[in-house]
Amino acid sequence: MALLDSTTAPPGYLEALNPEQRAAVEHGAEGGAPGAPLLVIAGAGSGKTNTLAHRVAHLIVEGADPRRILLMTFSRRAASELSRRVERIARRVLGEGAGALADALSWAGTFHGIGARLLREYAEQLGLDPAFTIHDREDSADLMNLVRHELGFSKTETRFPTKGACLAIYSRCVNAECSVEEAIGHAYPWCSSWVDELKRLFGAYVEAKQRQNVLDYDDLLLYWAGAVAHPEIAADMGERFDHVLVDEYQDTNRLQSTILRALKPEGRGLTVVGDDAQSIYSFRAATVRNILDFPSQFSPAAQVITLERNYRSTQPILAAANGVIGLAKERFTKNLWTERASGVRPRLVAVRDEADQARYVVEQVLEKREEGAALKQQAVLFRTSHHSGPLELELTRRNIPFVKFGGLKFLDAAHVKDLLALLRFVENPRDRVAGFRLMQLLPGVGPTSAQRVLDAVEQAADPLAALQGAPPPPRSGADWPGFLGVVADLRTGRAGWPAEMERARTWYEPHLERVHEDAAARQADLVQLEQIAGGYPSRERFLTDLTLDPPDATSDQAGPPLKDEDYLILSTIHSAKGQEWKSVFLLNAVDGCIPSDLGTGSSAEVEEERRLLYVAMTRARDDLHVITPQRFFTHGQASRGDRHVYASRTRFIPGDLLGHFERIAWPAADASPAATASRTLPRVNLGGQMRGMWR
Ligand SMILES: Nc1ncnc2c1ncn2[C@@H]1O[C@H](COP(=O)(O)OP(=O)(O)OP(=O)(O)O)[C@@H](O)[C@H]1O
Repeated sequence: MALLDSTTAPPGYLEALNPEQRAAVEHGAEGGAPGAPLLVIAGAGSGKTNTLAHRVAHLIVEGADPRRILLMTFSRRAASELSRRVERIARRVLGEGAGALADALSWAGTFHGIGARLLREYAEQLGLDPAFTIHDREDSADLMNLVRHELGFSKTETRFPTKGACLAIYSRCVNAECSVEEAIGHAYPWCSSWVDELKRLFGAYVEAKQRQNVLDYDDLLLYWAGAVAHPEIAADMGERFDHVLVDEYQDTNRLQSTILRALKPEGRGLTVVGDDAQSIYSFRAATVRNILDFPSQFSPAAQVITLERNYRSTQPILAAANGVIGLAKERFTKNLWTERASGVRPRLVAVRDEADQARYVVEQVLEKREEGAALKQQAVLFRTSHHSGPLELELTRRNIPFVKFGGLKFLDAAHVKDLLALLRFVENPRDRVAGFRLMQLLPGVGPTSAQRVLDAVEQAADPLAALQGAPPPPRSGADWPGFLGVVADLRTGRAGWPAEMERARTWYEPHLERVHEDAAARQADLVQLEQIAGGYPSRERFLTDLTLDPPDATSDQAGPPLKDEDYLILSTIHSAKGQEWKSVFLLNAVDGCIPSDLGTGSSAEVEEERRLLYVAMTRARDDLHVITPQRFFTHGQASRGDRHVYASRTRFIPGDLLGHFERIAWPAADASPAATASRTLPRVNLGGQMRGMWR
């Protein structure tokens, strides 16, 4: 029964929506029962998140049971943001009781996170041990390497593909549902002479994972798809949910679409939302075909609602972004429009080099702060993490706080991985990569003795008893009983979660101090990890969520900024997805950076790079600066020394589009005597001169 009587109370909370948004919210929602399938094509800044939140809230208001709503987003952050918005909207209609309803929205998370939860719930039917642990990419590469070594492939005369390449090929086969030959042909042609060996390697890798009771990132989808390939299990899982809503559908892969179809074969209660113009994850085998083919998968076909009104950017910014995406080879969404008039065109700024680029950004950012825009409302975006290096230096020198998203992750730090390895090993003592890492922390324990212990553990029916009973490695001394002690303590769960984190940390700290010179700084990270752990109900949930979607902010040496402190945002374009800022600065808008010289192999790759530029430009609300440094330093051969290469403006902004921009050179020629001077002075190779002294 509907919680709100729609005949007496007009849904005022929907009034702020435009007609298309409202149609998407109300589609088949009557009485909260599942309706016909729906595809929402939502252009950049068209209120996708807003619309999705309203749809979920509306379903709940109409009477849908929030515990039976499955909501899958691209990141955990997006899922919790969406849940918060749903609660806010529902509260306006239902009052205080809405909090409990939105809390009951317990099936909101990433595709992989939800997969892990369901696999644990169905573990028994699927022949899985529910205590499985999850390997992140680095762990997977380590295990792949171990197996590669065991099979003797690392000793071959002609070079066998590296562990990274092996894992990438394996992952492509799994996610794109293709054969080894197809995966190689597509992206790794130099590996084509190794097909048979790769197949053997992948077989052995799968066996090793099973023996050790670990699943890797791809397995979560693969096992999930495998489970729902059985109609009874698919029906049982599908029936748990009345509504299944998927955000960022353009970035899902074939396995994900297979899973969805198995859960909801007729599409009832299924809503997917996305924008083909923002598809930027093909390197994870995401395919834009999922979104394009969605309507015709059902009979009758899914309804398609398109959101084309942009609420974010000013008209001139949108005109430039439309211009860029307008040159795409294939495109399905129409041009976006906005009512936000402005006389200010986006800037195309020519600077001499990356150092000037950094100075330009700092000057502008400070100027805007003077005018009242907080640092947090301004973002600097770049294609690849290392592009921000010179800017980070300049910001540090000028004492401007910043937080960087994308690139090195907090969890990649060795000491954080060490502590997590302990928790993972306690959770699943057969997890060899975790055990191997951990035992070698102990002085006197090397790979051979660690392997001997791990062999005994892996083969035993009771792995913990086997660990406790194994002969201690010869030179491990008192550290061995200390290690067994912490494993046993944590395993009993006596301290409880998250208090056991402290026990783990106190065990680890002496090792940290021995191994790392900068132990104090690293200790602070461990304390932070403990705080993060406090937000999770159990060790298992903490490990799963962190592995699948690690926090990705790293900040300058000052440590993570306090919440109320102001700081500038630095972000890769990939990590900027779904966000918006008042001012946006895009670094290195030159060929070789965007498109990245790694992304110009095929026409599909170039098209994806074009969409990346589009995503970057459409993050800006009022003010966009596209910066093109004219030359870059490269580290050349010893004999010739370092030199410059000259760069040209990105091919995605050809001459025809220049009219959309205000073009400026910075600093203005006459204002920079240094710049002028460097053009007239001869070039000197001081480096070569110095090296010459010793020849
Ligand atoms: N009906 C509306 N009326 C006024 N403003 C709106 C409306 N819908 C959305 N907005 C505003 O538009 C902006 C963009 O919304 P949102 O972040 O949901 O966009 P999005 O479609 O998810 O964007 P993208 O796909 O580019 O990440 C936000 O500032 C939001 O408040």
